[in-house]
Amino acid sequence: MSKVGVMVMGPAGVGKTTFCNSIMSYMESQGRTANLVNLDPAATAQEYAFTIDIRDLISLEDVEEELKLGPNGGLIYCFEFLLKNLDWLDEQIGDYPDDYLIFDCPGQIELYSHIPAMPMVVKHIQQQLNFNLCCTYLIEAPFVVDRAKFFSGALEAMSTMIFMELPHVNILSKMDLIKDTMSKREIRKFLCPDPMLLEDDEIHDDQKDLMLSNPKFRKLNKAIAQLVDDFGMVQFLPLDCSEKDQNESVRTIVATIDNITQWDENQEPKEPHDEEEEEDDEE
Ligand SMILES: Nc1nc2c(ncn2[C@@H]2O[C@H](COP(=O)(O)OP(=O)(O)OP(=O)(O)O)[C@@H](O)[C@H]2O)c(=O)[nH]1
Repeated sequence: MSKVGVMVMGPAGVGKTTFCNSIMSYMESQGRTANLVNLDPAATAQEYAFTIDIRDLISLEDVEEELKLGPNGGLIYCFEFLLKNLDWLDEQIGDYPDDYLIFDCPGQIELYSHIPAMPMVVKHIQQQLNFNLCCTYLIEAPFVVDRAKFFSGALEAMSTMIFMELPHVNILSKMDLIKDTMSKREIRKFLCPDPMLLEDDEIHDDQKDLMLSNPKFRKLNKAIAQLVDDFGMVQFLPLDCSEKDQNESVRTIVATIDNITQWDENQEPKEPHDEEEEEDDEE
C-alpha cells in the first residue's frame, strides 16, 4: 500500500495551514483521499478537520499554564513530550495505513535548524511507520523580492533540507501579493535562480553601496550564491492560495510531490463499482 506523508514546514505565517487546506481541496476535486495531521501544539481551528491532532496528546496552552513556560520553551517541551510518547503517534497513524497524510508543522524555525526533536519525529514516521516522506518548505514571496533577502531565505530552506534529510521541495508562497511588474519580473528569476543574480547590476541601491564600499561583502555574497547553487537549491515552485478552484500552482506542487514520493494511483482504495466490475471479470 502507498504510504505518503507531506511535511509542510516554514516560518510563522508563511501560509502553511492555508496550503494544507488547498492540498485537501485539490485532493477532493481529484477524488483522492488525504488526511490532515496537526503537529502544531498551538494550532487554532481551521477549514478542514484534523484527523490526527497533537493537541489530543499535548497542547501549548496547557503547557504554558501548568509549567509556566513561554511559547517557545513550551513548544520545545511539547515536542520532547511527543518524542517520549511516539507510541501515541504510532497508534494514531496506525489507523491510516494506506493514506496520504499532510503534516501541518509549527512555524518556529528553530525546530528546523538545530533542535533535534523534529528530525527525530520525521525519522520515526519514515523508518518505523514506513512512510515515503517529502518536505515542502515555504518562503513568503513578498518578503524576498530583493535578492539578498531571497538568498537569505534560500539558505534557511537549505538548512532545513540538510537538517531534515528528506526529499525537499521549495515553495514561494503568496505569489498573488506580488503585484507590480518590476517585482513580478524579479520574483520570476527566483523560481530558477542564477547564482550570479547577486552580482547583477539591478541589485538594490542600498546593497550596491555596501558592495562597492566593501569587497568582502561582495565576496561573501558570491560564495553564498555559489553554495546555494552547488547544493542544487535552484528551484522554487510558485504558490498562490488566493484562488480556491482550479488551482494550477497546487496541482503542480502535488504532481511534484507524487513524483518524489512515488505515489501510486493504483494503490488508492477502489470505488465500489470497480469492485463489481472486477467480480464480473472474474466470473
Ligand atoms: N494573499 C494571500 N494570503 C495568504 C496566502 N496563503 C496564506 N495567506 C494568508 O496568510 C495568513 C497566514 O496563513 P496561515 O496559513 O495561517 O500561515 P501559517 O504558516 O500556517 O501560520 P502559523 O501556523 O502561525 O505559522 C492568513 O491570513 C492567510 O489567509 C496566499 O496564497 N495569498
